[in-house]
Amino acid sequence: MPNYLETSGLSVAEELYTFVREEALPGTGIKEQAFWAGAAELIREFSPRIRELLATRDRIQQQIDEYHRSRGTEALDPDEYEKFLRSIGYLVEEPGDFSISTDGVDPEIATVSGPQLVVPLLNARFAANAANARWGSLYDALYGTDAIDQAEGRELTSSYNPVRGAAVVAQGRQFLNDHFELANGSHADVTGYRVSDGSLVAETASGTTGLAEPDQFAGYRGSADLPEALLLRHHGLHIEIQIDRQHPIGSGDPAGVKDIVLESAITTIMDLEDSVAAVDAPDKVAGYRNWLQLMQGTLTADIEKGGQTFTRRLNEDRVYTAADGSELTLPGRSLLLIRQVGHLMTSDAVLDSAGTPVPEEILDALFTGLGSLHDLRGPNAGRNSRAGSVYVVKPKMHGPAEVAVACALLAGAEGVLGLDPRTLKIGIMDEERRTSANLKACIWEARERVAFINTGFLDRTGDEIHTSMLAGPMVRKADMRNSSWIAAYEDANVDIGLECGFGGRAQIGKGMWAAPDNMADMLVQKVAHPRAGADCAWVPSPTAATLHAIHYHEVDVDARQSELTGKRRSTLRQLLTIPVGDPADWTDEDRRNELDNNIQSTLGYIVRWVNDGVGCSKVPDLSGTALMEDRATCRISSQHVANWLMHGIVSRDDVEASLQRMAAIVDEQNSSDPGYTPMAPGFDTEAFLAARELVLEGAAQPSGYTEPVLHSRRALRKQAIPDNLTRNTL
Ligand SMILES: CC(=O)SCCNC(=O)CCNC(=O)[C@H](O)C(C)(C)COP(=O)(O)OP(=O)(O)OC[C@H]1O[C@@H](n2cnc3c(N)ncnc32)[C@H](O)[C@@H]1OP(=O)(O)O
Ligand SMILES: O=CC(=O)O
Ligand SMILES: [Mg+2]
Repeated sequence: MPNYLETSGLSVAEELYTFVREEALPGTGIKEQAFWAGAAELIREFSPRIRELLATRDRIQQQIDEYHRSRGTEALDPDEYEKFLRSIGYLVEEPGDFSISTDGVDPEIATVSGPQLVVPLLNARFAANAANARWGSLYDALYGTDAIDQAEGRELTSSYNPVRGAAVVAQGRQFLNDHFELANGSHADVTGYRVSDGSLVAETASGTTGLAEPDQFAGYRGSADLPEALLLRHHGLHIEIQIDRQHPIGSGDPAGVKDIVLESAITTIMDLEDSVAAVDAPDKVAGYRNWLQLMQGTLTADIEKGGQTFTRRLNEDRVYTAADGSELTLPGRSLLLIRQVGHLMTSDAVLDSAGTPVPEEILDALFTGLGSLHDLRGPNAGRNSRAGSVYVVKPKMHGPAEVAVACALLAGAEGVLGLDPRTLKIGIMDEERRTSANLKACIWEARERVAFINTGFLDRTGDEIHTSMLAGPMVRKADMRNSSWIAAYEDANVDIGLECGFGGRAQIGKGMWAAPDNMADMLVQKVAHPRAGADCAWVPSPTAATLHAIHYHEVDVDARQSELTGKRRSTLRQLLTIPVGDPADWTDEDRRNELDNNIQSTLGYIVRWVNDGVGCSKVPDLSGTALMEDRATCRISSQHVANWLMHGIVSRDDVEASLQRMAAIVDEQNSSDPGYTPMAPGFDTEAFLAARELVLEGAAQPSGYTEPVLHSRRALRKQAIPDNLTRNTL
């Protein structure tokens, strides 16, 4: 139990109380007592409202379960099913046409299309790196990943491989030719770049030339005759051609080009939700502190790498001479959003007057809001949001009533923090089925402050399984992406967003690339996101952000959105089509493979979550492909096992046997980690028991969420280890 201090009828964990008093409040102009009195009022008002929402979730789920139970194996009549969903309030009336009126939105959200990075906020090293990922080296991203294959001498070797380097340079020149074409000839033939009369001049063997579209030239650094960097712009995104004839790469390049740097992570979500393990007051304070320091611009991380130590700091803005000779400053950092927790969880970091842990989302709204004040006011204001807004990403909401309460809570937090109404913007994660099915009504509830909608297809898949748990056995996990509901969902999200006036005002986003090492595949596949009309799509790393940025040069998202506006490409009927499979299609081997795959990823993720407090991990699957696993992917895997178990596709014995087999494999995968606690042969660690509980009791988890089990097992593990070590924060 934390040590609590009493204030305004609340019991506040000492770490949190001290953090607020000594770090967060100073400089905001808010008096401590007024702050805690406001917090107490907000908790009094919103705790019952949130509990009511959760009770409605339970009631609706029970009615859906009963509906499927009573039908047995009878085929579902879509009309009757839809009528039933309306009768229980799962579906609500769609509002008439309207446009959102959100204002004070930064261009990175309103008008610029580009990659959106996500990062676990408890990890300061990663968080600082993510904030700095606004600009990324194309040469590094190509050289260091499978974006360039390893054939024909191009292997990634321990020392620099010039053959691989040449392939990188060739691809870089191709990128320039594709998107920054010269009036004559190729960038590959350029022997020198300079600036003359506010225009880019390229020297080639056959004479001088310039850009085919001269307006793409935006500025330069250094002198006009010998620029250090040329700044170009296309589709609202900047790139730098960096020139240094003394540099190891630049010295061998005819034009002295040492790198091409791309504006990459235009926005970044600092995540307090599914990629972190934050189970108590110290964990929560670690996240709030990192957010505060990001807003103050002071976050640092001491790093040891390759035998060297250095301190990572947040980048400064980038200053250029514009084409017209004036000074031009561009942001050096990604625009940061903050993902808070959803309505489900409570936190004992604060107890209400009855001694009950309070809804964690109230704490997130208050304490990240407090951190944001340092960006909104004072001498350093505007280092994050130049428009004076805070971007809250709100996950896991089920339908419009839940969105309405989330918006009311933000309005309440604005009151406590003395902010202008609607300073706190909301991003609605469209990742629960009841939200997808009522998306327009959800947006209506948030119409004055909504800054994004986004398809979180991973949670959405988990909810697809859980909501219809009793309808029958679901198709295999890999087949989910070919189901009709998911295509309908992805299309409807874009179409409804455009219909509600998101174009030029708010983001329409798409989901995560969950294979962090498979950049070649990503380069081929993820262009589908801007082609689908998305302003942004999630990437797991800065490198992925740089490579995904290429897609926004390839696709003109504004033009694509214009083509799509005014259409609905899918129907509610398609969205509500339940992805049940036919057991006759699955051999014994299919069943075993599916089970092993889901259990292995569940165990591989949970073992680091529970033992080490690592909320997002790269876990190799059974074929050795490294996959990003977080709570949403774990929700899918555990719910899938629970569903097949419920419908007898696999037996309880099969599940128990798979748990033990896969635990040994996961132990082996982690064997090089000296701090690792194996699960086999005892099968009694908190981590193993958490995974076992999640799959065997999966049907009973609220909405199939993994949080309750993970939190309680992690808390037990923390009690059992003396130093409460959390490797995620190292
Ligand atoms: C369904 C959902 O909700 S998706 C949203 C939640 N998911 C996420 O947020 C994914 C975020 N990504 C990550 O956490 C990580 O990239 C992982 C866990 C997938 C892989 O992590 P690792 O195995 O440590 O990555 P890897 O060893 O390849 O790279 C580590 C380096 O990349 C950097 N890096 C990796 N991911 C990120 C990131 N998201 N932001 C910033 N830097 C990052 C690290 O800072 C580190 O560089 P450094 O040594 O200079 O500090
Ligand atoms: O949060 C994202 C998701 O896919 O879930
Ligand atoms: Mg999610």
